[in-house]
Amino acid sequence: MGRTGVLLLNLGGPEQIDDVRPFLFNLFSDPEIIRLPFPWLQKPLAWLISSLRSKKSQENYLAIGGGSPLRQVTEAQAVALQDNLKEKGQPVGIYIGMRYWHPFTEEAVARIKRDRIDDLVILPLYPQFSISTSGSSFRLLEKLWQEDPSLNRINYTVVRSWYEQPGYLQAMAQLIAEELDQFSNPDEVTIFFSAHGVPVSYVEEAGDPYQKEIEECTDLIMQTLNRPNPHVLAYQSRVGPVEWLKPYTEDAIQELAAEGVNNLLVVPISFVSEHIETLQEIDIEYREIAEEAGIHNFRRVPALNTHPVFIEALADLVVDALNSPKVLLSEVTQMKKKVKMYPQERWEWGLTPSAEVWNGRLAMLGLIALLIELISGHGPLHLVGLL
Ligand SMILES: C=CC1=C(C)c2cc3[nH]c(cc4nc(cc5[nH]c(cc1n2)c(C)c5CCC(=O)O)C(CCC(=O)O)=C4C)c(C)c3C=C
Ligand SMILES: [Fe+2]
Ligand SMILES: [Fe+2]
Repeated sequence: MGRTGVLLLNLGGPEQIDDVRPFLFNLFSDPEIIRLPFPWLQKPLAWLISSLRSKKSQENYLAIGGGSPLRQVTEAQAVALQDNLKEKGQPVGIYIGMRYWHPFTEEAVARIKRDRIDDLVILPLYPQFSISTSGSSFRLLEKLWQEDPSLNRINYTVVRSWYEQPGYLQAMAQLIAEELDQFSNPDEVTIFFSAHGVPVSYVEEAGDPYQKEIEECTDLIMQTLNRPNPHVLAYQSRVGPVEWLKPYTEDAIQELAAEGVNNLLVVPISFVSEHIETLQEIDIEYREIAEEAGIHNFRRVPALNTHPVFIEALADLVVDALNSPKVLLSEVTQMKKKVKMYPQERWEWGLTPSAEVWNGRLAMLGLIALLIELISGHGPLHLVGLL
């Protein structure tokens, strides 16, 4: 019998405060995160934005203890998943491949190769697919496979997204129910799903299925929960000057407060581990906004982390993937026809008026920001909220 492996894909996060700047540089160097018309502009702009954003970002990480818990949580998930699969009679080696920080995806693939893994399940720790998350990791893996033909001996399969998985929905519903029952009037609480946002252009121009998957996921969780509560969906963590998916979480909280809502349960929906955007953005920033707007009973559902029902769901996903027809990286990196900017090197220039505007805007932004901010120490990136 061959050796089986599971490659868990995740984003990664700075483990200490000095990691923040190089982490941000890695993140903004990714064309799936900032899509620029000219590849040569990517690294200078990544350097500029990471240098200028790092102070504010460091303050946020300091507010949660000086670093992201993402590596520790992901490692604990890996151990729990491995134990679960062993109990099911399916021993596997688990590998963690982070996109922007240690342990990097490249290191994980090198270990998979060294361990002579025969069958591999590639499982992103993002329930819903986005070009900017799972898509970015899949593209990196596709590149690694293209660069090293010896990897072709590995019989791999990819799990593209898994927001409909019943065990995952059960685990989410269970966590929400437990938190609802902490309120004195559980049925009157508004359930507020807060998903990580993406720029509108990802969905409307690049065909990112993320918004659709988030909406379906929210509905499925509400069906599984089977409670009478009203619910809303909003998008958090906007970065930069372009329009992101709406409503924005901060606006939606204020609107609900204006409508007289006083009991709010926030459910982070696009990520399965505690991270800066649950611990700092929701627990500190959004709580403050809510309280100032008059919402006095504000709670948040914890991230799934190593919740046993969730780990069981991941194990089921692995077993199902091993017993199903193989899904190749080339299948999950293909976006629908007429997608114009993905990947960067295959952009079709000026095909539509909006492409021209978008490309020109970003190029101008990068160059002008670079010049003005380098000379003056102040500039448009501050004004548009990048810094
Ligand atoms: C499904 C989840 C996520 C999506 C979609 C996503 C898109 C996205 N993110 C940025 C910019 C930043 N993301 C940052 C950190 C970060 N983002 C996610 C998840 C999603 N991002 C996670 C889990 C983390 C790491 C958190 C941690 O604990 O360290 C950051 C750095 C933090 C900060 O300075 O705010 C940035 C910047 C963009 C531009 C984007 C879509 C295009
Ligand atoms: Fe992000
Ligand atoms: Fe973010």
